[in-house]
Amino acid sequence: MRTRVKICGITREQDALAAVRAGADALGFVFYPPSPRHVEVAQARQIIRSLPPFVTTVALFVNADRGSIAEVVQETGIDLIQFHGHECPDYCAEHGRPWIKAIRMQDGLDPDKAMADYAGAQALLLDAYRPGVPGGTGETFDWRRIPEHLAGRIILAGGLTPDNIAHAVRQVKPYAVDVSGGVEAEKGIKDADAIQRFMRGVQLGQE
Ligand SMILES: O=C(O)c1ccccc1N[C@@H]1O[C@H](COP(=O)(O)O)[C@@H](O)[C@H]1O
Repeated sequence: MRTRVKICGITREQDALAAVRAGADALGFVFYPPSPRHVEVAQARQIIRSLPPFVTTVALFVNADRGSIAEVVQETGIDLIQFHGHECPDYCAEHGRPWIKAIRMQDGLDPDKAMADYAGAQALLLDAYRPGVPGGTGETFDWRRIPEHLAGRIILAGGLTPDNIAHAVRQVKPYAVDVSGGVEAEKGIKDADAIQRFMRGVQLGQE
């Protein structure tokens, strides 16, 4: 099966369209005010309206309250929610949208247990762990910690770049990969050339 690609941290229409032209399957919008990639609801709605069909849109939250999530769901028509904080499974399931759960690969974390705990998730997104930083660290983790039998329900994230993505796809064989900082010209601004090189790397890793 082809490895799906999500480009996260979209803040501008031209970056969204560059990602779609390059073949991205999904676009991520960060609704987390401390992040340099944070987007306002109106901005995300405008970008989402400009998209062609068959592109999955993903709203990323970190321990957001119900009202904030409901506003994004109603105002943007987002397809999927990515929970990137300490949200429990019941909370993730409350918002009327399919969801994925980000798990930060702290030492000792057991991916099998996380998968069982978040059985209602469409997939688990595995990201690097840095204390005090919820995500978008640009750091990788030891991919050998991902059990082979989970690969088909894993979205691999954390420090992926055009230079390491082929190796990552070859080694992990994840359902999908997720990149933010690795395809940026600066924080919150994507680099169309880097996106294209990233997409080529994904293909190369599958050959
Ligand atoms: O991008 C952010 O600023 C961010 C903030 C809070 C939680 C998650 C965030 N980003 C997500 O982190 C992973 C890995 O990002 P990177 O490729 O290492 O930069 C990815 O899912 C981002 O969307």
